[in-house]
Amino acid sequence: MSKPIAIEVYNPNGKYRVVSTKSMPGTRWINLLIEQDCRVEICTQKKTILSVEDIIALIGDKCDGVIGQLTEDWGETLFAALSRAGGKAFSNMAVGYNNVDVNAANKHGVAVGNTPGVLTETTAELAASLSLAAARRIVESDQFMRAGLYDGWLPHLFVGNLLKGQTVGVIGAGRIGSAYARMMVEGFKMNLIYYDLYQSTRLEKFVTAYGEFLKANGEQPVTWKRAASMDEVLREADVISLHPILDKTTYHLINKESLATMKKEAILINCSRGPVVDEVALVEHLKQNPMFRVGLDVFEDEPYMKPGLADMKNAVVVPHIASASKWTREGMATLAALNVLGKIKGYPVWGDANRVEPFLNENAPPPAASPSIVNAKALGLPVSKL
Ligand SMILES: NC(=O)C1=CN([C@@H]2O[C@H](COP(=O)(O)OP(=O)(O)OC[C@H]3O[C@@H](n4cnc5c(N)ncnc54)[C@H](O)[C@@H]3O)[C@@H](O)[C@H]2O)C=CC1
Ligand SMILES: O=C(O)C(=O)CO
Repeated sequence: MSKPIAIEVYNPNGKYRVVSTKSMPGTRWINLLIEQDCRVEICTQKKTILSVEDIIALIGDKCDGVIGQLTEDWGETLFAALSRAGGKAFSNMAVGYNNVDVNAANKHGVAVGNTPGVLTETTAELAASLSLAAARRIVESDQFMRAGLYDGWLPHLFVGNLLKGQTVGVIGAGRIGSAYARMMVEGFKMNLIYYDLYQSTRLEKFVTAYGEFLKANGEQPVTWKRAASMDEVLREADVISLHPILDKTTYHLINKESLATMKKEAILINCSRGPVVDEVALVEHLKQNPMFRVGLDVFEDEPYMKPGLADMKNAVVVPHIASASKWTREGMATLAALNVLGKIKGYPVWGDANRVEPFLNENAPPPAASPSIVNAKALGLPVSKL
């Protein structure tokens, strides 16, 4: 028999059993579940990534809903186990849900939630931080100081790239990509080129208005361009940031050929998902082009890096922390809990997953709805009128 998994229980007599595979920041999410008669069980096992077997043990014989993590493999086996236990709701504590087989969830009638919006600015800020760190060689300089190597100012010491007046390229100008673009355009007066399957009218209007403001004040206006192809972005941009979802169309979007298209001194940022970049090809490109720099929050074989990456001075690497601000992580936990609660209580699905603010207001009860269910249509779930 497999060993029991360590858990912490809140409101043991609650009618609905909700399991969270990890402890999550804040207490609001726990309180919201308890107030609605849920028994909340939080896995406290000291193991970063739970296996499918671990999660099956957590689900047990009776489970109404699960809040899970992006590191877990939510496919046929887990949705079948949840459905057998009477469960009808699962939510990722993440906006990305490439770890979830939504077709399997549909087959078992399980609603799949995600947490859009609450992490948009926080993630974009990390992409901007990596852009600056790479452009101005901040990590290399920090290591140099700590190694006691600084013996005086020099004209050539850690010379990097000026962002002002250069072109920022965004691939995937959705919520996060657009927020990042605005930060780089407004903060550093960069021109924008973007590629997305859809037009980002709001972003275009923003850059136009800011350009007019600069011009009216006697400054060089910023410009925008929607590229007809990704290659156009790669050829023209000085800093390129990746923000698409991960699916079949974006797997290895950046590979040997696309890297060769980019400027020799370009900066590449990835805060989307690791497999969007062919990391082996990237390591080789970094070796061959010492002036090319990258900032990576995500990795192809997370938590591992491909051989050679850790040795590259022209790479800044951080451990998937783009959404790691206190406000955002507490908000993600709240949205994930409310997704599960909404389905358990038979509430409708919120009508606009881009406008989740009413669920995040700590001074008012949240709307009686699930904030974001990605398979609402497939399951025929009712949608709430805003
Ligand atoms: N590193 C981290 O901690 C975080 C990573 N993420 C990742 O960022 C992704 C994007 O999040 P949001 O901006 O909220 O999603 P979103 O859905 O608003 O934006 C994604 C954009 O990618 C575009 N897209 C899809 N396929 C494309 C293709 N083949 N080529 C170009 N563009 C394409 C879509 O049209 C959409 O505009 C998430 O799916 C997640 O994987 C999100 C939050 C934190
Ligand atoms: O939300 C996501 O998709 C993440 O990667 C974690 O912030």
